[in-house]
Amino acid sequence: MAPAPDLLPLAAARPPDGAPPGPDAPDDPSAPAVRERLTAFADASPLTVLRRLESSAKGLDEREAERRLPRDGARPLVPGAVRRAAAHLARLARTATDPFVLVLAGLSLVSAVTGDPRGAVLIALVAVLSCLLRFRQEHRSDLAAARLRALTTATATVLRRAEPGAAPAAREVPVDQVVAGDVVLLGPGDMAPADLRLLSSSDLRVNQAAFTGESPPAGKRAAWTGTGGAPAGERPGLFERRELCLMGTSVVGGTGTAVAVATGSRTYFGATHRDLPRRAPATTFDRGVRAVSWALLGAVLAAVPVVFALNGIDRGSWSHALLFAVSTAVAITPEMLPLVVTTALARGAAVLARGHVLARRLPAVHNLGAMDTLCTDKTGTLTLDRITLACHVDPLGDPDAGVLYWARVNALWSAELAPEAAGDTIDEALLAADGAAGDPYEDVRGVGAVPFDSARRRATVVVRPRDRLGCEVVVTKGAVEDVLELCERVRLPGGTAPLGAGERDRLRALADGRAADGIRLLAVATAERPPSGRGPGPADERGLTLLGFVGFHDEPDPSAAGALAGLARLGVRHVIVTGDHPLAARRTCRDAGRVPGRTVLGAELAALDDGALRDLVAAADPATTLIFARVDPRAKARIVAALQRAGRTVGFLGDGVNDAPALRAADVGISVTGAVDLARESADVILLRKDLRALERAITGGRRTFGAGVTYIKIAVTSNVGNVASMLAASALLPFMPLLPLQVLAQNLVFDLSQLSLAYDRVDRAGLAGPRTFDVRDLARFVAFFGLIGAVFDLATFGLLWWALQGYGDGPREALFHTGWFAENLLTQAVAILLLRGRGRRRGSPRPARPVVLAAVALSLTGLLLPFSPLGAAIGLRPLPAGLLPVLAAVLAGYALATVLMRRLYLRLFRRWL
Ligand SMILES: Nc1ncnc2c1ncn2[C@@H]1O[C@H](COP(=O)(O)OP(=O)(O)OP(=O)(O)O)[C@@H](O)[C@H]1O
Repeated sequence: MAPAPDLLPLAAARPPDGAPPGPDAPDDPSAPAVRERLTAFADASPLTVLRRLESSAKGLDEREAERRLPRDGARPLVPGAVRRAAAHLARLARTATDPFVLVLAGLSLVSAVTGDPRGAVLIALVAVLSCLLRFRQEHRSDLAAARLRALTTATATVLRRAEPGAAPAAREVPVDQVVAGDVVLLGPGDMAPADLRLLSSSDLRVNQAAFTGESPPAGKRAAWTGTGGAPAGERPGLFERRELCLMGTSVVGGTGTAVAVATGSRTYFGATHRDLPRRAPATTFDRGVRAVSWALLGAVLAAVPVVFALNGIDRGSWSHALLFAVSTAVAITPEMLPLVVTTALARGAAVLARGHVLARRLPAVHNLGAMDTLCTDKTGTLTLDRITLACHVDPLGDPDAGVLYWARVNALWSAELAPEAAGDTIDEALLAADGAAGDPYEDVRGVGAVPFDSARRRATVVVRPRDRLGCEVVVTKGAVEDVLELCERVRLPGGTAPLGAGERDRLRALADGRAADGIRLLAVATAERPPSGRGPGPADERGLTLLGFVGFHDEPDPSAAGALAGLARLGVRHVIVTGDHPLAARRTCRDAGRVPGRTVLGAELAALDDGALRDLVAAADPATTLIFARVDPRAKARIVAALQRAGRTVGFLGDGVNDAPALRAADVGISVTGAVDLARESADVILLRKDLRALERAITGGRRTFGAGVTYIKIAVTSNVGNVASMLAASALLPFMPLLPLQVLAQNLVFDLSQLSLAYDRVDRAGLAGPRTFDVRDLARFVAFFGLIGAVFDLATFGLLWWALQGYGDGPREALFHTGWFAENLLTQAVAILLLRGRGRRRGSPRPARPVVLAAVALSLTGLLLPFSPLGAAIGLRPLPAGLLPVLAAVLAGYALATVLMRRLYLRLFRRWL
């Protein structure tokens, strides 16, 4: 018999139309071409696909994989050099188009047009310097973040042979080492490392939401239907193809084996995304900064025409008036804001890394600081995840070896038939337990398995007993409530009996009692069926007979209580979100030293609409732990969204495949190094150890970073607004400008540079005590209070300078006035940095860090010494006569005293500081 056309050896002929492309096919990266190629792979039989790719079901040998790597490996979606250049350009464009930089550019232009080339060059230099500093800082932080990310790169399990004839072995390789032709093993939590054509599967369900937006998982299977199951002319879309798992999708449940047909830029993801980074949602801090930036730009727009008109009318020189108006605008804008924020974030991430916490996205550091609610699972977070068998009992609660035997049959054959799902701690505990009769490996032979997954909360295998011909046994074990639903009969000492409502209630009560004692009980049930030679389907899981229960211990984690108490001290509320029994969750909660609060079941949750769920979480008692039990993965994400709608900043700590949607939905998704790929890739922050205490330190680090940013903004805005108010007043009162535009600019620049030091400051203990928020109203209040003092003392300076300079001629008097105010401004700003940054030592504020003290000293020295330098002369400053120094000293002392007094008043009135 002639071989079927799709089994023809590769060399025999050119592929017929529509056949999948071979390994040397031209590499058209356009989306239609990629779609065409993938459709061809889906249409072909698995064997054809393997042959076209010159591979086999046993996978590639190592040498061949290595040979293919330069050609077929997951090349980055865009070549490295191009990508780097594009990233640099994008970063440069971002820094150069910052509104604050644009204001500087505008000022430079106005200076040039109004015949002040020196001013134009200097201002342009300031703009360029601000851009370059920020560019450099962002570049360094991006590099650091990339290095951290590299520590947690995703891996894939592939079948490889040491040499051509050798037996295949499963090997974990970094995703970018997967080549076309590699046979990939898929299990729950894995991400598709390439575009894959399935070769075999067992109840495989894949999340394609990243592409289709549909959250229910799509079923996938290897079975070849030749046309994809669709009538001719109606070809199904790529995501409807059951034979394909595309890169970027992830396995939610079941297992599979697949061959990689395209990697990197040749994948569908590569063709459609072309290196577009996902825009992260704005953090609380970002939103606050944005609000402040808009408010300041609004102030600029309002102040500029007033200053322009006042100066123009008063002094008749409109070009000078324009220059002065624009420099007033510069005086308001905190142009170093983006730089300070990035510096503080980079420093925050470095501090976190020292505490074994990796921030995969820099802004997540801010969100850690703002987080006020932490959701955790139970197993492995509040418990040690060292599960041991505690009991095996019949439906009456008496010890029974038969139950353990069937539970072990289920565990062993789940692992044997679906090796990708192996490693389940419950199954491992069963297999390690003593005291079971019989050997499930010898007595029965596995036919098929649907391994455990969190959504179904059960695992089922079909086995054929070796000593009984003509019969297969379906064995299900899982959560008691779920398995009871599937049972029709119960095995009692006298034989089996129908499972009535009363008996069901009694069995549930038995499970509740054990759960309340901290034992996790699983029900075990079986059914016999005539041999079919196929794996279990949903129909096989009905009409089961309950054999009894197996119970497990999971020791509470002794460190959890201390860590949770620490989180409570930090003002972070705790929520447990678990797939386990509600009473077990309450017991674990108590073991961890927390008071269990309202406990909501998954079924109850499903009946609530989004508004009702938000009200429920909003009404929860903050002193207790809110518990959600028996929830499935999607419900976890709903809970996070409800908490966010209730105004909370939510952290979610999870490591399982079932945690991925919630990790993505949370403000800070937190995972651990040992977590499944999908969980790690979904998280913003990775704990190198699953230890809540590390999280406590990370939160404190986040708050420090947040605090540094807020401190900078408060001090900068206060000082700038105060200055502008006094400049407005001065331009109305004085016969000349209170400062030359260049001087305003120089002063602003020096002040801003000195404030970079705030990124390195120690933070007030009060600033660490609670979650950080960015309250714009609070900022406005602060600015009004302390900006006012600044303005009052500026006006006092004007008066005193005016009076002290009476004896000088018009020209020198003006220059000395400028110099006096310039010096006074920098001196008061140095004092402001030191006094406004914390509450003062007696109220628990730490001493300023050395960089802050040095910055304040440098600022003061610049104010006093710059007028003596050529640079000072270049911007119109003159050496100050010694007689003016006592005047300046008196104003400075008055300012410091007033600030201290106002600070006390402010604290008494508002009970909060920065
Ligand atoms: N290997 C397994 N076989 C059968 N049923 C299982 C298995 N593992 C867990 N279950 C059942 O499914 C339920 C949910 O498990 P899941 O792993 O989703 O959450 P969990 O481990 O109980 O809790 P957490 O979400 O806190 O980690 C368990 O409470 C148990 O009843």
